[in-house]
Order: sequence, then structure tokens, then C-alpha cells
Amino acid sequence: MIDIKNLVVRRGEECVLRDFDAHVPEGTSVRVTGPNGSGKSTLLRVIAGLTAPDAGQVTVAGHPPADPAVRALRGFVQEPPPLYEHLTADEQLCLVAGVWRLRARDLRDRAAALGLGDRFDVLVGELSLGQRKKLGYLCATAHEPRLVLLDEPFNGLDAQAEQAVRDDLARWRADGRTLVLVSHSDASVAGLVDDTLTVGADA
Ligand SMILES: Nc1ncnc2c1ncn2[C@@H]1O[C@H](COP(=O)(O)OP(=O)(O)OP(=O)(O)O)[C@@H](O)[C@H]1O
Repeated sequence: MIDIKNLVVRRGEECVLRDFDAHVPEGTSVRVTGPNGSGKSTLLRVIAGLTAPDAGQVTVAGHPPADPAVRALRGFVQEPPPLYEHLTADEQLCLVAGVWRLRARDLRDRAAALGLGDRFDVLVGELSLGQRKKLGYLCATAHEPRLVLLDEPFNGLDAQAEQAVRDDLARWRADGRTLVLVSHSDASVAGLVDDTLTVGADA
């Protein structure tokens, strides 16, 4: 699903990723590890087509990451979640439902299961950190992508929401989807990953 050869990414003067190689077969669940600042989020952004490599080759399902052909295939749970502050939670969900031609009702059901049932009419800008995290997670995964990129998906979540996300990941994994996950919490990802990719100083 993902092939990376000799990847180099610079941020300003700093070389964040240097000659990084990885192969993530379709249907595998991979955790990206490394110290703070080692380039884990940068790597996810490259796979998501949001950061262009300075050198090297990266393909997702045989296409360059920014190719429109892989857009619907992929979902990216970002940290912090990119949301429209001036919309209500429900308007944000409806926007995403419209983009992917989904039923808003189904997204509302998922939102309610995550504990957002009484937040639909609240402005995104007035949601708590954990509520924003839940909404961002739903928006990023609404179209049930074959490749799910997750950057610290458990940060700020209460126990019920963490379990709901873990259940989703287990279901997607059993369904043969490909997961690439950054998390500093060993407990949160326990039993959910097949392999580890290490970036940075301890690589
Ligand atoms: N937009 C940016 N502009 C300049 N430098 C950046 C930018 N984003 C990240 N960096 C730098 O790139 C390096 C890698 O950052 P990145 O966020 O990928 O690390 P990380 O491994 O995900 O860190 P953490 O574990 O703290 O989340 C850091 O040194 C950071 O300062």
C-alpha cells in the first residue's frame, strides 16, 4: 500500500527525515515510533500528500501521495484536528457528509456513540479539546478509507471514546484496511499493531 525509498524531508535548516525507507503492505497495521521531534508527524504528512519530499520516492497504492486518485482511499486523523471554528458540530459533520455523499444521520449516530450527542448545535470553536478531537476523528474517517493515517488519535479522549476508537481500529484491521498510527501510549495501541516503523535518533 505504501512504498518509501530514500525519503528526505527538510524543515528549514533541519533534515527531519534522511534516506528513510519503508514498505507497508496492504492490510497491515503499523505504529510509527521515535522521540519527540524525530519526524513521525512529518512522515504521516508526506504519506497524506500534505508535505512534499525534498528527495526520494513515495507511492500510495502505486500513485504519488498528492495524486487525486488516492484521495478517497485515505483518511488522515490529524493532531490538532483541522476544523471550521465558525460552524456548529452538526454543520461540520454535514459538510463532510456532503463531500463524501454520506448520510448525515449515520455520522450523527457515530458522533452520539462518541459522546457528542448533546454538542450538535455548539460552535466548533466552543468545543472542549476532547470534543474537538472526537469530531476531527469522525470527519477524517467518515468515508471509511482503506488507508487510515492517525496522528495521536487517543490524545485528550476519555476512556469511553478511547475504547470506541480502539474498537474502530480493531474492526478496520480485521477488515483488511491499512493503518499507520503515531501514538506515545503503549497501552492505547496494545493488540492493534502488526509492525513498527522507527524514525529519528533511536532508529
Ligand atoms: N511547519 C514546520 N515548520 C518548520 N519546522 C517544522 C514544522 N513542522 C515540524 N517541524 C520540525 O520538524 C521536526 C519533526 O517534527 P514532527 O512534528 O514531525 O515530529 P514528531 O516526531 O511527530 O514529534 P512529537 O513526538 O513531538 O509529536 C521538529 O524538529 C519540528 O520542529
